[in-house]
Amino acid sequence: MSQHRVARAAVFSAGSWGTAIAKILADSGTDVIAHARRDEIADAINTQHRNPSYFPDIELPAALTATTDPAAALDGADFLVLSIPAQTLRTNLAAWAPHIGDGTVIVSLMKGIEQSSGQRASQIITDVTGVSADRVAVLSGPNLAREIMEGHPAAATVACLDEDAAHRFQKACHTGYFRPYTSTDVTGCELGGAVKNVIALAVGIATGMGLGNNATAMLITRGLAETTRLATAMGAHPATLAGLSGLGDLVATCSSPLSRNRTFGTHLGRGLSVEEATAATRQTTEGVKSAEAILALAHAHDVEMPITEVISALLHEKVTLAQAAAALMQRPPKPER
Ligand SMILES: NC(=O)C1=CN([C@@H]2O[C@H](COP(=O)(O)OP(=O)(O)OC[C@H]3O[C@@H](n4cnc5c(N)ncnc54)[C@H](O)[C@@H]3O)[C@@H](O)[C@H]2O)C=CC1
Ligand SMILES: O=C(CO)COP(=O)(O)O
Repeated sequence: MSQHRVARAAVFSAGSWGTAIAKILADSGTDVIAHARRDEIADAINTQHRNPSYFPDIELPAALTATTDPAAALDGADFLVLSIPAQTLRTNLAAWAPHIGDGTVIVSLMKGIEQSSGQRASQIITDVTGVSADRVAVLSGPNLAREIMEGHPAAATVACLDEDAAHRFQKACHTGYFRPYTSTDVTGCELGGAVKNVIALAVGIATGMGLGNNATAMLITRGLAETTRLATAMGAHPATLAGLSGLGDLVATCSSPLSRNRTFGTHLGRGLSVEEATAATRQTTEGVKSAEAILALAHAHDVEMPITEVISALLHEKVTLAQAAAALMQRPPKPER
């Protein structure tokens, strides 16, 4: 890519985070096109500068356009930004892959682990497309989409094995309200994002049960400990888990009623069944789909993840709320690490 040409990005798809990153990229001066699945969403973005399904109240930049044609979206793209449910990535990407250019950097925004393989999104991307790992980046951090759409400040980490590619995407999405940092720790960045969703389910459950702020702080802190144990066992740098994509995202997600994972947990904590909580949830809730796969990674790497274990059991309705709380509190006493 020439240093002087405006970068071009294709964002797949126009859900909550996809729409928000498309706005960020457009506001940063990047030439951006969103791929929507539905004609009416693409039409509304092109003609009314709105996404009626996700942010009907917020005007989008006039420079942001949309299409339902993947080939048109990917034509000449420097960046393919992927923001769809992690469990659907493999199938969708296989269909889009023939349109991806040789030099396109693929950026994952997804915070989930594939149930069937235990793979992170970046691994699925290299698997499906055959691109080298240094052409795959991850953007992750405390980035509740609605806050960003409203123009509130936020920061995130862009991780890529190729630092130059990370810098190019950093430049493409840096605005007055969005501050990206770079990293080369793709594994740490992705695991921080995926596991925090499971911890947010736990915090939501505790909130729904009315267990208080001490319980919330305990779950966040011990949740970070088990996330760090898993991530470092899988090759991540511990500092990544203390950064924006680790602690930062954990705190934002566990604190905010905007989080779908925390909200799902709150429903469970108030006594809804998993089926009822699922019916009450319209948007992607990655922790529900990823908890078991994360636990399988923990077992494979011989790492203890008691919170993830209890949440996975609760999601399979193998334990009651009271049994789940007791299982965490009555574990054998141990040193803090
Ligand atoms: N919403 C947020 O604040 C943030 C979300 N994320 C992550 O971004 C990813 C996407 O989440 P959201 O945009 O929030 O979800 P969403 O539910 O708002 O949007 C999902 C998007 O994927 C599309 N989609 C749904 N099912 C599909 C399928 N089977 N095939 C193809 N496309 C499909 C939808 O049409 C929509 O465009 C998730 O991994 C999430 O963890 C990351 C940071 C912030
Ligand atoms: O990842 C997020 C914020 O960084 C969004 O969290 P939820 O998917 O729980 O809404």
